[in-house]
Amino acid sequence: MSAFIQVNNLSKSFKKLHAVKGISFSVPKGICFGLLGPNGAGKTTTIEMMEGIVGMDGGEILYDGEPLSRAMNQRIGIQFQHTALQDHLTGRECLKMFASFYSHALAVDDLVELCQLADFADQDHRKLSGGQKQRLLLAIALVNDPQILFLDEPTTGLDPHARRNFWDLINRIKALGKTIVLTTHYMDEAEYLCDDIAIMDKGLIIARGAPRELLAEHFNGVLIRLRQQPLSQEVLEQCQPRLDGAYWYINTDKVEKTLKLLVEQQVEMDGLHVKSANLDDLFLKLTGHGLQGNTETQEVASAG
Ligand SMILES: Nc1ncnc2c1ncn2[C@@H]1O[C@H](COP(=O)(O)OP(=O)(O)OP(=O)(O)O)[C@@H](O)[C@H]1O
Repeated sequence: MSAFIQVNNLSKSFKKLHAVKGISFSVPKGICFGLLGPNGAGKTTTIEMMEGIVGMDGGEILYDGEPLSRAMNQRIGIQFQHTALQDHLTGRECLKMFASFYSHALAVDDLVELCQLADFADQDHRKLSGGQKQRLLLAIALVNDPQILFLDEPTTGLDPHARRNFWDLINRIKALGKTIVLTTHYMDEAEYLCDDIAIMDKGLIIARGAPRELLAEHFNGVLIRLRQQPLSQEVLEQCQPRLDGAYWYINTDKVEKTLKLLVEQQVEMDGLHVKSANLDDLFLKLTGHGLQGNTETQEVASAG
């Protein structure tokens, strides 16, 4: 697939802080592309440079082969992490106000239908729940019927039900043929929504590709999780476990053999958990620290 958005060698510093360190990636038309990473990885700075809101120090961003033009700007929709709406307006009035900024805007009723706002569109927006507010902000981002939709951590702080609901909406919007670029630090969100991801850490892209392909590339079989405990030399050598906080993780494609060894070596099985690897595990493997926190992590060198 040819690149619709092409980012080449993009970099940005804030005084001495090198927030984005010369990253490159491309986004084909019509996919959902995710920038995944922990707090401070450089996701928002990257997406804001793509939106033309923050100036870049170096590199280039091309849309259909051209730098961001005024015309292309009109074809972009943005849902920011935080958007201040005018007090006292209802959701419907907010949509009308934003629609008035564009020469071409979708009908408010269509937006209400698309983003499932009917139950609360006539309420003061300040009275909306977190999930309802995010849906309203999504509708606002879609007001100009954009070709590209940028979503910056759209489900942060939402409860699981509201997140699920929002994901369904994103899939609905993707089905309309729009290209979506989203940032998230939820790996399940990226796995569920994104066709292609770039995992960022400390201003760099540390992995690129389709979530499933990335996982297949980095993990064989399953992950066995054990409570932290002293492990025998034999287990350390044969299983090469990785310690993350309170747990050991063993990646293996020979589950039975590994479990047999653990039993033989009298490993404490309380809290044992066998699961498929996910993007959180991949991030941990690549960086030695988790996506959600700064848990102390050590790579266990194979003794020998
Ligand atoms: N305007 C700014 N001035 C100074 N430093 C900034 C500014 N914007 C971002 N930073 C810093 O740049 C780094 C990257 O921030 P950025 O917001 O891009 O990360 P992020 O991956 O989006 O994190 P989060 O998930 O917390 O939004 C952080 O260390 C942040 O403190």
